[in-house]
Order: sequence, then structure tokens, then C-alpha cells
Amino acid sequence: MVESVDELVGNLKFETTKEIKVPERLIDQIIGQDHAVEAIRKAAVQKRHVMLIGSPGTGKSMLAKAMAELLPKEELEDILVYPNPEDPNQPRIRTVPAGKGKEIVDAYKQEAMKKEQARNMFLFTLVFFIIAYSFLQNQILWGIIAAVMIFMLARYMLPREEKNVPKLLVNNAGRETAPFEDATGAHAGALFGDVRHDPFQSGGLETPAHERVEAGAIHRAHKGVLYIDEINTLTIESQQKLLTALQEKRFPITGQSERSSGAMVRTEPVPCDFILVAAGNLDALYGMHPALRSRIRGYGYEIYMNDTMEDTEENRRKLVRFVAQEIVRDGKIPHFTRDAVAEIIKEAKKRAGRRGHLTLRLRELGGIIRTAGDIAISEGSEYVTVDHVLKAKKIAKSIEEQLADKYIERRKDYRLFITEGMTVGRVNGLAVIGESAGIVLPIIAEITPAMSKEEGRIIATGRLQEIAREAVINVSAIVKKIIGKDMSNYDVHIQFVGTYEGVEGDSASISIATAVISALEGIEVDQSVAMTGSLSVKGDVLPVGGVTQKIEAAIQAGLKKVIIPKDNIDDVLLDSEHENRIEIIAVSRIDEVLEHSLVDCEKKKKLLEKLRSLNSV
Ligand SMILES: Nc1ncnc2c1ncn2[C@@H]1O[C@H](COP(=O)(O)OP(=O)(O)OP(=O)(O)O)[C@@H](O)[C@H]1O
Repeated sequence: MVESVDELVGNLKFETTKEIKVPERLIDQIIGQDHAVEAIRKAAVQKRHVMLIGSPGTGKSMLAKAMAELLPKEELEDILVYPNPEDPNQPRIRTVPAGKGKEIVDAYKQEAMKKEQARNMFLFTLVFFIIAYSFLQNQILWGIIAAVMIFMLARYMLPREEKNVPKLLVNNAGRETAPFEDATGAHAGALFGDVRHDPFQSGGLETPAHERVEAGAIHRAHKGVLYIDEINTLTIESQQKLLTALQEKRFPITGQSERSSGAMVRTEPVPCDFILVAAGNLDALYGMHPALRSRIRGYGYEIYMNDTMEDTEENRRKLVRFVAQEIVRDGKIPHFTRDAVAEIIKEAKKRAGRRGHLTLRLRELGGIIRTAGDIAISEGSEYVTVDHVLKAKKIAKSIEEQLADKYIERRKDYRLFITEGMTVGRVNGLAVIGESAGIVLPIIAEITPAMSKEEGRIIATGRLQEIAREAVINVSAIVKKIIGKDMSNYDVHIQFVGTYEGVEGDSASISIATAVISALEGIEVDQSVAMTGSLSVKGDVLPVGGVTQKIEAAIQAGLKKVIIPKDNIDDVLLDSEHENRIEIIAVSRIDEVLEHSLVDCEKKKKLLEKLRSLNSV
């Protein structure tokens, strides 16, 4: 069913996205993750830690940033590090309200400058008198030597006043919101702070320890949010330290490199009262330090992000707003026309890969919006139009999609797939590589007399993975039932042609069944047909994923018909350029698959009669 532009944009009245109001606060901009937004709001009030698990680009870091906006900025503090005359290797730490830190450092600097000036004044006067006196005594040479020595001694031996000036370790002056620190992939020094190496260490040229102290992300996130994506990639030691920092809300800074002079320095504990927002996919959860995970569970919220949202009028309107949001955020690209927005929403439907849903992998969708904007700019257009979006979709292809294109090109060169004529035991199956690219996957079946005395075997090749292997076994059960032949007399060879990446999933089941039946019965298969579908052991065709991408691959390969499961028919969302370029046949039983793919002949007629009589039993 082709939907109108009005329907696609949720019947929202607007000419261009210029008219769409974009909420100011980040938390109000988040789309389709209502449960996460609610938890973040609560966590911000109660100062709880949060774990966000889900697919990339669904808004995890956006939620963490939004949380920082919700935290009270009145509580923000500056952190200063002072020299410690009693123990120079343990600099002192003090906190003051935000903005005060710089004032204190400036006051110390001025004081130090005044003292230095007074000292210099005294030195110059002294030098002057020594030279004057030596001149009067006719000992000018000795006078100059003495003056230089006194000057040098005073300059380099007396402690410099500026060494007492504290260092502003964390400066929160003039902040609009509480800090948001993204420590994804940070090494220990960046995360927990560091003390720089001092090559001089002594003799008057050394830099005082407190000046060499550098804050870590945990300290800069004090009274704000510390965001760590893929938290499992932190070493166990770092996760342990993070746990300590979480519990104590203060963590001393020490030199991270053992061989550096910084390792001798260890500050007093530095405040780090942050809220941790840990993120990642399910692997991140399993690779996490159990104590850290249980801390978050015990004192916070664990949230699973949505990948899709229901395709309702309200949610379509939210996507319209999303387009406007991305334009405002980018700040460079032109606004979209109504038709162009509709095309984006169509893409959101397609990318959901699920009937009646819209994708929430919004970063990818944002990528198309920006590319379309760039194309419009390069063409000097005032607005982004449907044409720009269509072009952007072609350019903004994922690596998998680009790989699939190359794959198809190469296969065409070598005639790995045939798109016309009739062949026994050969079927054009369809598969998805990565998450978004369809390919034609030829499957060949060959039957040979059993080599083993006991029973025939099923030999499947083409780097099949677990589920695909099981599918082959299930299919052979159906074939036995349909054909009624004693399969123990045969070896069945099934080859997945040219699969370099390995095959996973059971969506090739109907293709395997058709290839094997064709080979066993000697009935030719129409090579202009492609197919995808799972199969129950009773012969029902079951739904599969990625139908739209698979159909697009079939079109690109030049095939005429495609057989898909009936349950998947609403998942088909072809671009206007692909619409009506292939005949789509939706089926629910294996006999329908055979009817549409096998070449008409007496044997086929008998086979179908037998199958249908089996069905009706
Ligand atoms: N739910 C959402 N609502 C609005 N915009 C979103 C949403 N999800 C993603 N975006 C857009 O995509 C961009 C990237 O999202 P974000 O960085 O939050 O994803 P993520 O889940 O943290 O991904 P990753 O784990 O790969 O870092 C955002 O800056 C925003 O423009």
C-alpha cells in the first residue's frame, strides 16, 4: 500500500521544517525512549547511577547529556590543588563554590607578583650599592662579580613566590549546566587523573608537585555526569578503581606511570561526586566487573533501549520533529520540504525491519539527513527536496551495503548467479549481510548414491553457522516426508555458492528445500525466481528478517519474481525507484513455493497433488 505524503508526516500541517518548533532542553528532544527518559529524570533527582544497554545510535549518550542538564548547577564546585610544605609529595586539595577558584588563583598570583617585585627591587638596590661602593673603592671588577653572584644566588636559590600559587584543577566558572564528561575509551590517566613527570626534580629548576597534577574525567565530572560507553573495555583494575571512586566520592590523584617521578606524588583525596551513566550493548553487561554492575543495580537504574517504536501518527510527528532537530543541531544544512521529510519517515519504516514500526537507530537516520543537506548545499538549493534524500540514501550506504554492491558486481562478472533459464537442483536464495544489505545467495543441491552402507548423509558446504546447519537438518525431514523416497540410499550435497562471510539464520530453508526436491525429482527450477523464507517441519513457510533488503538485492541482480513468506508482506517497503520492478509472491506453504519456482511438467503436477493431499490430511 503506497502511503500519501500527508499520512507519512502524521498529517502534520507544515510546508518546510522551518515551521517546526524544536524543544530547547535535550531531555525533551529524545524520541521513542520514554521509559529511559522517565528513569533519567528520577535518577537526576535522586542522584542514582544508570546503565543504558542497547543498539548504537539510539540516544544513550544523548540521555546522559540530558541528565547533566537536569542536575542543579548551584551545587557545582571548583577544585584547587595547593602545595603542601609539610609533605611536598602530597599536595593539598580544597573545594570552593564554582567561579571562586579562579578568583583565588588570581589573588595568589597578584600577591606572588607583588612579593617578587619587592624582592627584585631590593636586589637591584643592593646590586646598585655594591657596584657604587666598589667604584668608589676602585674595585669595580670585584664589585661586578660580587653583584652578579648575589643576583644569581637570589634568583635561583631563594624559593620563587609563584610556586605557592595553587592550581585550579577543575574550573566550573560560568557553566550553563552541570558537567558532562564522556570517558569512553579513556586510559587510566585520563580517567583517574595523573601527575606529570618532572625531568629536573630538584636544584631549583623543578616544577612543584601540585603544578604537575592533572584532573581525571571522574574529577571533572564532580557534581555532574560521567558517561562511559562500552564500559567492559575498561581493564578490571580500572573498573575496580571506578567502583572505589563511586563509593567514596573522592579519589586521590597519583602519577600513572610507575617509572615517572609523578608516581611519587599522591594528592589528598580529590572530590569526584559524579553520577555514572554506563552504556553499551549486551556484551558490555557480561564483560563488566560484577561488583560494579551490582553497585549500579543496587543504587540505580538499568534500562534497555528501544530499537523501534510503534508506527503511529503521533510517533510519525515525532520523527518530523527529529528532522527539524537534526537540522537545528547541525546548524549548516537547509530546511527540508514536506515531501523530503516524508521520504525520511519512509526510510524510518523500512529500517525498522518490523511491521508497524519505525526505527529508533536515529543516528543512522541523522546521517541521511545531513548527507541530503550537504547535497542540497552543493546544488545551491534553498531547501532539501525528495531528490536530495534519494541521492543521500545512495551515498550514505553502510560498509555492508557497499560490500553487497561489490559482491553483486563480482558475481555478475563471474556469472555466479543465473537470472534466466531452467536448471535442476539450483535455486536463487536471498540473504542479508551485516544488518542492512541484501544479497542473492545461490544454493545448489546434488544427489549421489549413499557412500556409507548404513545411511545416506546430508553434506552442506559454504561456511554454515549453527542455525543454518540446523535449518538444513530440519529441511531434510520435510523433504523425506514430501518425496517419500528412502533417503537412506542417497547422500545429499548442499552447496551455498560463493559465501565468504559464512551463512547464519534459517531464512534459506525454503531455498534449500526447493533445491533438494528439484534434484531428487529431476524437476527444473525457474532461474528468474528468487526466494526467502523459513520452514516449519510441517511445511509452513515462516517469516524472516530483512525482506525489503533481500527484494532490493533480487531487483538489482535482475531477477523477475521473488517468493516471500505471507507474514512478511507488510514488511516490504520499497523505494519509489524499486517499486513495481519485480513480481512479489507471498506464500504460506511449501507447495506454493514449488508451484511458483518449479518448471511446469507432469512430475511437478504429481508432486503438488501428492503434497496437497498430505496437507489436507
Ligand atoms: N532517541 C533519540 N531521540 C532523538 N535523537 C536521537 C535519538 N537517538 C539518537 N539520536 C540522534 O543520534 C545522535 C547519536 O545518538 P547517541 O550518541 O546518543 O547514540 P548512542 O546510543 O550513544 O550510540 P553509541 O552507543 O554508538 O555511542 C544524537 O546526537 C541524536 O542526534
